[in-house]
Amino acid sequence: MLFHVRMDVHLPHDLPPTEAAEILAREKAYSQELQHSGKWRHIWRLAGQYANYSIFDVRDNEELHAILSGLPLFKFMDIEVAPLLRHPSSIRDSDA
Ligand SMILES: O=C(O)C[C@H]1C=CC(=O)O1
Repeated sequence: MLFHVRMDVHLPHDLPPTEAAEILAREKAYSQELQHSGKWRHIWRLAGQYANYSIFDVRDNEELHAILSGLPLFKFMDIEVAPLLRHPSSIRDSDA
């Protein structure tokens, strides 16, 4: 199943820089591992915002929830999820 996900990050201003750097490094590794696996299909930065639009390709809602709640930045994020399905007017043969 495909999901469109928006993540807005709100790092606390008083988070010690070393702690922030450690969380961001873990976040990057976690994200890149899921991108290599094909589950995190796309990630795009929203210009001018500490936010991204991502596309996930996962088995079901439960797997998406497990992935999102496992994000090292999860507690600092607002997340919006939209389930996707093929549009009947799409000219593409697949969603690849
Ligand atoms: O920077 C972000 O948008 C938040 C987060 C999502 C993946 C990642 O590496 O960081």
